[in-house]
Amino acid sequence: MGVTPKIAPSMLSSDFANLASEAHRMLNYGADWLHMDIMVPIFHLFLCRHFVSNLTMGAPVIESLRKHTKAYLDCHLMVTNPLDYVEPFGKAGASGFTFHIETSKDNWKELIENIKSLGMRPGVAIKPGTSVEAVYPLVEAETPVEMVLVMTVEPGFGGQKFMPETMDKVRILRKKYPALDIEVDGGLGPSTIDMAALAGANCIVAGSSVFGAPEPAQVISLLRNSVEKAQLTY
Ligand SMILES: O=C(CO)[C@@H](O)[C@H](O)COP(=O)(O)O
Repeated sequence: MGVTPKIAPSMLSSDFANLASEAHRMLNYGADWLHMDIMVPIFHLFLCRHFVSNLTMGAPVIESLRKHTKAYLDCHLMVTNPLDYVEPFGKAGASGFTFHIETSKDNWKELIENIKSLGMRPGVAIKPGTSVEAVYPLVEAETPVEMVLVMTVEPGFGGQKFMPETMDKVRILRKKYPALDIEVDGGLGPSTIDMAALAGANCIVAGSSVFGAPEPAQVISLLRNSVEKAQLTY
């Protein structure tokens, strides 16, 4: 197995008024990445709705945080027009740029090229209702995505219940792509991590279970141990 565990606390659950110190706190507790949820509720004509109904942070926040840390900023774009955000996020210092296939069926090649040209790592995310086949062309492209993010809740808010039925997608992806970074996001914590780890996820986003814990370092370490242990079985 070439993929290493990456534990990424979701900063959506942090105290936004103290973002830099929250980031340092998580890194000191053992986090590998910082997961940044970018949500902008812009109406999408083709989807006939907002992609999410929440509003979180934009490139200026990434730029500010970048001045305080060299950490990997794992940016998950829950927006209807990700192409508009590539340049601002690249310039702001984002490390990874993950867009949703649901919003990018027609321009994913251009997106991946642009993301890479700005020095970021491209990833693609899929909502619980989207079939896994939708991402195969992006993983197998000449210029491929380097991570698939399988959403384990409906995008929009932290603190939701993990959807175990999404694990089939993780299992299929891990079997098909042994060296691919597979991220899971939503409802991950001590009671759900084994399901995701055994299915083959190696990048774990966790918000409320980490920030809400009396000992966040213990939760981060438990998440990592679960992934490492599961990797011995496949
Ligand atoms: O992208 C999202 C929600 O859309 C996530 O990153 C959540 O922020 C994860 O939070 P928890 O479910 O772990 O509380």
